[in-house]
Amino acid sequence: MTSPSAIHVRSLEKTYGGPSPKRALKGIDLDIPQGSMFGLLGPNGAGKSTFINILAGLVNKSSGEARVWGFDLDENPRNARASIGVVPQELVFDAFFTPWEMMEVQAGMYGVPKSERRTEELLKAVHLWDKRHAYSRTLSGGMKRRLLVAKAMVHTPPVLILDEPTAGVDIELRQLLWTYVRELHARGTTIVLTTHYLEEAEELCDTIAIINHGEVVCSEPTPDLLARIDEKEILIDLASEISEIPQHFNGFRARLAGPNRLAFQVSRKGNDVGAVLAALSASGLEVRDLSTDETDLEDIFLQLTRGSDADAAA
Ligand SMILES: Nc1ncnc2c1ncn2[C@@H]1O[C@H](COP(=O)(O)OP(=O)(O)OP(=O)(O)O)[C@@H](O)[C@H]1O
Repeated sequence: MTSPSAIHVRSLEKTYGGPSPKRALKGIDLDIPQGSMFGLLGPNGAGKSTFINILAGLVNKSSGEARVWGFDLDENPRNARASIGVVPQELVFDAFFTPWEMMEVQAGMYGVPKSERRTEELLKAVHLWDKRHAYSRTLSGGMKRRLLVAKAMVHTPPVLILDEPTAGVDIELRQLLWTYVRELHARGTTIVLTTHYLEEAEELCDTIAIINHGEVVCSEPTPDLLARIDEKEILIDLASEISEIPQHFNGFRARLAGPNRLAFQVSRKGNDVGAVLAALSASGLEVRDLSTDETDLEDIFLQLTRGSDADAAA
C-alpha cells in the first residue's frame, strides 16, 4: 500500500534496554508530507536521533508502525531503506578512503549499476570535485559534512534526512549546504532536518514538528505554528524621558523598557493595537519612533515545551 506521506508513523515506541531502561520515544504519531521541507525540533535528548535512526534501519523500534514512502519498515525493510538517505550527526569516515572511493562503495552497497552512478554530478554539486582523490582525513569538517550529503544521495532517495547538519559549522558553509539542499528540494526531494537552530527551521522549513521527552508536542505548517502565539510587543520611543508609566495607560500591559521607552504587550486579535495608539495620542506624549517585536519560534518552543519540562522535573 502506498501512503501520501513521505514518512508515516503511528504509536512509535523505543525503549533502550540496559540496567536503567530509557523510554526514548513514547508512542509517536507523525506524518511528513511528500515534497515538504520538514523541521524536527527538540532539545538535547528529546528523541530526534532515535526517530531518525529507526527510519534509517540503524535502531530497532520497540513497537508501533513506521512507513517510509509507503513501505512498511517490518514488511518491506529493503524498499523502506532504499527510499531514504540519511546524513548522520557524527562525521565518521574511513580516513584512507577518498571522496570518489566512498561514493562508489556506497553506490555499490545500494546496488546502483555503474551506468547509473552519479558520483561526478554529486561531488560537483557539493563543491568537492577537485578533492575527489584526497584522503578523507585531509578534508575540513565542512567538506566532510558536504561529502556526507552527497553520499546520502547516491541511490537518489526520495527522502533525505539531515541530522543536525549545521552543528559546529560556520556560516559560509551553512549557506553552501542550504543552497544545495534547497536545490534538491526544488527538484522534488522531501527534506527532513533536525536542528537546534530555531531560526534556521523557521527560515527553511514549511512544516515543523516539535519533539520533547519522546513525545511530539506539535506538528503543523510553520505559519500556523507562528500564528498560535498571537502576542507581540509594541515599543514606543519617546522624545523625552519619563520616570513612571503615565496613568493614561492604566489597564494596559505596559512597562518602562528604558528612560525613553514604553513597551506594550498586545494581542494581534481584537483592538489592542488601536487602543494603545489612542491612549498614546490622548497622553500628549511626543513619540519619536515606534517598532514591534514579533513572536519567533523560540518563544513558541519555550511555551509549548515548558509544561512537559515541568512534568519531567516533577
Ligand atoms: N543507545 C542508547 N542506549 C541507551 N539510551 C539511549 C541510547 N541512545 C539514546 N539514548 C537516550 O534516549 C534519549 C533520546 O536520545 P536521542 O539521541 O534520540 O535524542 P536527540 O533528540 O537526538 O538528542 P540530541 O539533540 O542530543 O542528539 C536520551 O535520553 C538518550 O540518552
